[in-house]
Amino acid sequence: MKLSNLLANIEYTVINDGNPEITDIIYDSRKVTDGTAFVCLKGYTSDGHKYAQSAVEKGAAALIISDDLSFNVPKNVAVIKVENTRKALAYISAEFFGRPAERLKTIAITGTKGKTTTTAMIASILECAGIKTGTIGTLGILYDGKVVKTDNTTPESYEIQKAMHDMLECGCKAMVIEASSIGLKHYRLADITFDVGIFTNFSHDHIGGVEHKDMAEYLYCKSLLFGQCRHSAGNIDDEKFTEITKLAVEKPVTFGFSNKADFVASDDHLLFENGFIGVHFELSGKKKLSLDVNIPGKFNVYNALAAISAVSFFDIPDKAIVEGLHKAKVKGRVEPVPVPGNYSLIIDYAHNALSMENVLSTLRLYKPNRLITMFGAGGNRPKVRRYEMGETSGRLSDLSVITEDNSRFEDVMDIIEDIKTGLAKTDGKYVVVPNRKDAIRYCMENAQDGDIIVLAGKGHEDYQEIKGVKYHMDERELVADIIKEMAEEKK
Ligand SMILES: CC(=O)N[C@H]1[C@@H](OP(=O)(O)OP(=O)(O)OC[C@H]2O[C@@H](n3ccc(=O)[nH]c3=O)[C@H](O)[C@@H]2O)O[C@H](CO)[C@@H](O)[C@@H]1O[C@H](C)C(=O)N[C@@H](C)C(=O)N[C@H](CCC(=O)O)C(=O)O
Ligand SMILES: Nc1ncnc2c1ncn2[C@@H]1O[C@H](COP(=O)(O)OP(=O)(O)OP(=O)(O)O)[C@@H](O)[C@H]1O
Repeated sequence: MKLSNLLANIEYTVINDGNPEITDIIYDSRKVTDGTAFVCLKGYTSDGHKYAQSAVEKGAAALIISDDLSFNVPKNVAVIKVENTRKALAYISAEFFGRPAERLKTIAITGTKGKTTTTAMIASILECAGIKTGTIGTLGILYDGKVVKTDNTTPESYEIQKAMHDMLECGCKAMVIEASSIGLKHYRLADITFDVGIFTNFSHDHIGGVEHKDMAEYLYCKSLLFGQCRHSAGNIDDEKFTEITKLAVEKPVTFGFSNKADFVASDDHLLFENGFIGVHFELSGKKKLSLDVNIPGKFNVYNALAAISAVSFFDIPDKAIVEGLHKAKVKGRVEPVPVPGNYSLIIDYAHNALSMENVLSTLRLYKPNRLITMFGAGGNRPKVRRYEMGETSGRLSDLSVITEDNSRFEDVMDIIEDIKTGLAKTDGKYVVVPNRKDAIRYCMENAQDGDIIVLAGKGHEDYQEIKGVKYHMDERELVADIIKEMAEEKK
């Protein structure tokens, strides 16, 4: 694409004239190839302007800058000066990829908690309505069965625009994205008008260091989303609702337990039946439905309300809402895995004491026959983490099954001994089964009716790291293999 076309929607000054054909847009000099446009971003640890000369040497056809350069740029390299290069990156990336957001239904979610879960719920509902959907967030870029890993919850604008372009190529009709406050602050979502913006909730987080200077800035950055959405919806029970949605271009749709909300939840209760662990509630207001949500924890009523509000702007049948929430799951986070017995098996990413405490105490509320936690701990990481995990599982589980995790360069049995040291502070029962597949099998063979078994630590990961090598290991596949093996042995 010609440089002039990329610049269609931004204000700029020409420093070096020229209108080269641009093969790609790059913001890391190490990735520059012939004919690319190099955008100099001023970062936290470095400044892209310092690498502009190296980019030219590698064949960049154009430089996008905000500061003057300290070397003589060859005449055949176009130089364009803008006020803010991060913002310019968003605008030129949108042009480069053919403005993909305009050809998708787009939903962005902001809030301190619930972004990932609500994203998954919306995608599940849209998929049940036959709308192929891609998502972007903490779990990476997910579409068409693919997972593209990203460095950020809200990736850089170039990655977002490319992802939407690739989603369209695969037949996606909708895209749901987690809009982090930092992403909004750094223009990663600039030049996108979303169909819907969603606000989940607001609490203390992301203050200090390279994040926000204070709560006011954190709140302001979240509020920016609503100035770039056609429609919006928010949690009316949250005291910051009005302030955060103040830039909304039309009156936001509201959700919550309050009778004032457009979508009202009531009669919520935990649901643990035939292996289904979730939450039930009645929906009233703009829609009347009786709903079972497949993700444990009462706060998921709010996430489900957020998802229902988001899809209310499209023509989605109630059946898809009911079905979508009934089968919604977030990969690796309290993710249920189907098993033949009358017990529940859950895969969760919890790999430190705090996340283990959160997931186990949420599951204890379901009053299982026994709560069984299988876990290990990472090698070459602080030992205190192992003691704490041992202690937490010992305190909250009826049985701990201690096994291996990413042992890296340490001996598995040494790590297990450290976990046992922490566990010994409690009177929790435990067994040691060093091989992870054997440990899963132990849990499944010994499961009793009404048990909840948590396979903690790996979550969405599909590998195990031992002595510098990442071996393929997906717990979903291991469970499926064990089910087959157990069925064969029964014959
Ligand atoms: C603090 C922060 O936000 N940093 C983000 C920022 O990196 P940076 O500006 O610090 O990069 P830098 O290292 O200073 O480099 C500046 C520029 O020089 C370039 N460079 C550098 C070296 C070189 O040899 N050549 C070269 O061209 C770099 O490619 C870059 O363009 O821009 C990068 C590209 O967009 C981001 O990946 C990176 O996020 C880092 C990984 C990060 O941890 N960010 C956190 C704070 C964050 O964004 N979090 C939010 C919220 C998460 C949540 O909700 O929990 C998120 O959305 O992820
Ligand atoms: N609506 C909610 N209200 C309060 N807590 C919630 C809510 N939704 C999820 N949580 C809690 O926050 C944790 C993270 O949820 P989720 O990943 O959906 O949020 P997130 O906004 O994407 O968070 P992060 O940015 O930390 O990844 C959950 O495990 C749960 O403990």
